[in-house]
Amino acid sequence: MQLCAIQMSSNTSVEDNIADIELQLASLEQAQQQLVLLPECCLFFGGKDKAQLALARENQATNELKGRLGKLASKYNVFLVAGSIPVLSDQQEKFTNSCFVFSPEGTELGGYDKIHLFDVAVQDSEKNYFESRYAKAGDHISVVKVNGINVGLTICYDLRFPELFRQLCQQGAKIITVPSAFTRVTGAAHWQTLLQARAIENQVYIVAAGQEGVHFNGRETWGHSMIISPWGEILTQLDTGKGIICADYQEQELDKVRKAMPVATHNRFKNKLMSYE
Ligand SMILES: O=C(O)CNC(=O)[C@H](CS)NC(=O)CCC(=O)C(=O)O
Repeated sequence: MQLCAIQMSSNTSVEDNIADIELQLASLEQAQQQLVLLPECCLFFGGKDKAQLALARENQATNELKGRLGKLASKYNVFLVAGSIPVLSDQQEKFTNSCFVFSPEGTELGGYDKIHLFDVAVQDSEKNYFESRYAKAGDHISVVKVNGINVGLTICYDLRFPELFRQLCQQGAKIITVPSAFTRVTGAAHWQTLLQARAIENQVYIVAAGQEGVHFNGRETWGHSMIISPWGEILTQLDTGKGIICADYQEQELDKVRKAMPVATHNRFKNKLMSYE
């Protein structure tokens, strides 16, 4: 199987964003089966204040956004990991920032609600990010079987919490997806290092798709989408601009790395905090 990540510069027009996704999907060669990751907030990004909540409300009855993502998966014959869209939560004042996985038949294989919300002060024009103001945090982890391979789902700020990645791997993940909208400032400082660390310490493929550019509300995102091997090698990357990158998933490579350096077996902090012997 091939792993692919689409880098986007999403705006507040769902139609524009879908057209951008289609442009990239149409460029794929169909020689192999592909898993394609879209960034966080792929269908709508950079709106003001309550715009995402409004979209989640609008979409609640029809579920149109999910329907259209499923159609993209079937039209282009790919496993689509659709970064994230806002989904109205039962608590009507908030939405979950949710990732969905679709099969090439367009059926939903699974999903994940972002657990760690970005309530953070950053030295940029935005200054204070306050995601939990309108978003509700998820409360369970998610591993989805994609083409027979276990894929662990995370979103953006989750990247900073190694315990999540560790648990996904303990549940069998061999690929972890990281759809993102990292800020330019924190991205430049930490993005690549965090991605490589998560790949190396867990010996998994990491597929990371970013938003990139300056968005409608002035937000600046870092891009630098990349696919990383279980050895920590960057197999392919796209620094700036829109585009698609792909690399082969090689299960033998993953097995080789895990066999030569069996850190999962050597780990003495597996299920409980062990005291030093
Ligand atoms: O709010 C939206 O419109 C969409 N969501 C995002 O852009 C989210 C929450 S504000 N961004 C991040 O998680 C950035 C993490 C990051 O940059 C880091 O960990 O350094």
